[in-house]
Amino acid sequence: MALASPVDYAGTFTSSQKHHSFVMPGCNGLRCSTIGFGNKSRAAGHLVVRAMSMDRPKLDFSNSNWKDQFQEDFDRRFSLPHLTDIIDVESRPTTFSLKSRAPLENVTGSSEESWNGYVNDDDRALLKVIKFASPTSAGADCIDPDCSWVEQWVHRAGPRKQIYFEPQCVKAGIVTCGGLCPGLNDVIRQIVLTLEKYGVKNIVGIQHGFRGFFEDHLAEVPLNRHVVQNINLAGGSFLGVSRGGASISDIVDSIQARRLDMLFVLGGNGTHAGADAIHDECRKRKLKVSIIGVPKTIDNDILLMDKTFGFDTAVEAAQRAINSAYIEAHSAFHGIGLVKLMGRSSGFITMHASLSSGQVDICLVPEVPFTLDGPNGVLRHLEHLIETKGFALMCVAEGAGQEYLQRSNATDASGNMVLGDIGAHLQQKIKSHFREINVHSDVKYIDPTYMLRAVRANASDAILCTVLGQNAVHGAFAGFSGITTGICNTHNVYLPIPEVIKTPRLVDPNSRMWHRCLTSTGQPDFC
Ligand SMILES: Nc1ncnc2c1ncn2[C@@H]1O[C@H](COP(=O)(O)OP(=O)(O)O)[C@@H](O)[C@H]1O
Ligand SMILES: O=P(O)(O)OC[C@H]1O[C@](O)(COP(=O)(O)O)[C@@H](O)[C@@H]1O
Ligand SMILES: [Mg+2]
Repeated sequence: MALASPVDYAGTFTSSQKHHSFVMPGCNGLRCSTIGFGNKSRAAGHLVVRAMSMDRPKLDFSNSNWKDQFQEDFDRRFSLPHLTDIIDVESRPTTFSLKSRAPLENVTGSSEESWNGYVNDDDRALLKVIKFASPTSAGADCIDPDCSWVEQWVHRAGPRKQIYFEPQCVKAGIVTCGGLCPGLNDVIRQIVLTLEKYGVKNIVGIQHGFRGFFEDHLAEVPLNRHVVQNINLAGGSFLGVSRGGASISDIVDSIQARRLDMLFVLGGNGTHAGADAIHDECRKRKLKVSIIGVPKTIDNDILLMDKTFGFDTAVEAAQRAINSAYIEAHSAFHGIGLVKLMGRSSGFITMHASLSSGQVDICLVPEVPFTLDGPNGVLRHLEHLIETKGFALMCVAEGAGQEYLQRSNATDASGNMVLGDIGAHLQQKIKSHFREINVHSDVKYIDPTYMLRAVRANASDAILCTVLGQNAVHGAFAGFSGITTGICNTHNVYLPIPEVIKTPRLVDPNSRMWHRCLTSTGQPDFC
């Protein structure tokens, strides 16, 4: 079977690499988002998947070599850009040592040689760890119709024995972009501490995201161990954040003028697109500058990673709002608690916060379509909950149900779509519905928005930030650029930026986690 053009495979067949939408006939023709490998369509009870990869070679699964072809392409895509790809640069023994009495510059002795504190350049971690027996297994993520096992190895993060910069001569910059996220200060702090451990003396913060590169009144902030010592005790960003204002060529001019050798860019998918463009421009100009991303987003919408820092904290912060809504709804006569949580295109916060709370009856996320009216709609189910339990609790992601709202086509300074307020819309719909059917209801709407992300990182996020901040510095000294660092299957890895921002990472409606959420809420299919 040669794949000269898109080819249909029977079965449920997903890959987290591609996001697309399809029309579900049972859902009033609503556009339904999902994660998949190409175009999907649902027909007569079975799912047909159309494999149409734009950035992958067309694989002929009848050819016994298809795995080699796949792996060759995978290795190419996941190889890490290195400074030596474009310029001649010599490495030197690292100055990073955890052995305080033996600076490695002078080390040739056998005991140091055998110390296993460094990561070998050839160390790899597995990106996928489940062998699915069938494309119909829950959450199956298969390459071929037989779900063959194909090893997908990515580069392990951590300090290398050889480094590509003279630490005493390095000037390193740190910038935080996009919206706030718990843990930004923890990452800034760890980057500074680790740079100092290598021997870097010149570390600066760029204020208010990419704007700090070209707005004259935003001066560089000198950073050192003393300046950052306590910044992790508060939320926000010590350096300030901003959206918009990215002219790549101006930024690279500014990097050159400031004589930066390393730039650590903390941000989400938009920021990473910017960081990758900066890396490309530096390569074009043959600059010896290492651009390293650290993924920041409470939405958890970066591909391939177990989670991004700040996400856990946001889920935890959401519990106060959900619990208050629960108390209000439970105490009122026919109370309906409604909580709207952040999540522009991904419903992870809403799904996890609902699961964590255990009290939520209805969880609505952008990835799973729902109808409001009709016998299978959300409103009918609310009636049922009021009849049977006497109250109900709903949790909705801000990006859910946008098709019910007037589109403004407005965008924020970064080009992100400005969303309609699904929470306010649901509140009105629920009120008028119960009025129409002559049943009393008492709707309490809570929108905790910025309270989720202005808090300081919780303990588990603080550890994640520590690991990511340190690995970002190790990646720069190892000579990589255009990479980001994350946690995959509990292992810490480096990934080329383009691979993690191809699309936003989405809740997979076929995943076990979404199924668990449905089990916990007991909600029906609202289509
Ligand atoms: N495709 C892109 N190319 C270059 N820069 C971008 C791109 N998208 C966003 N940016 C810049 O990245 C910064 C942060 O983007 P934004 O979408 O607001 O937040 P996040 O990084 O959290 O997704 C902004 O300064 C924005 O101008
Ligand atoms: O009001 P702001 O600052 O634009 O932020 C709102 C957005 O920030 C987020 O929490 C995270 O977005 P980013 O990852 O792009 O910062 C979204 O869920 C939300 O839509
Ligand atoms: Mg974003």
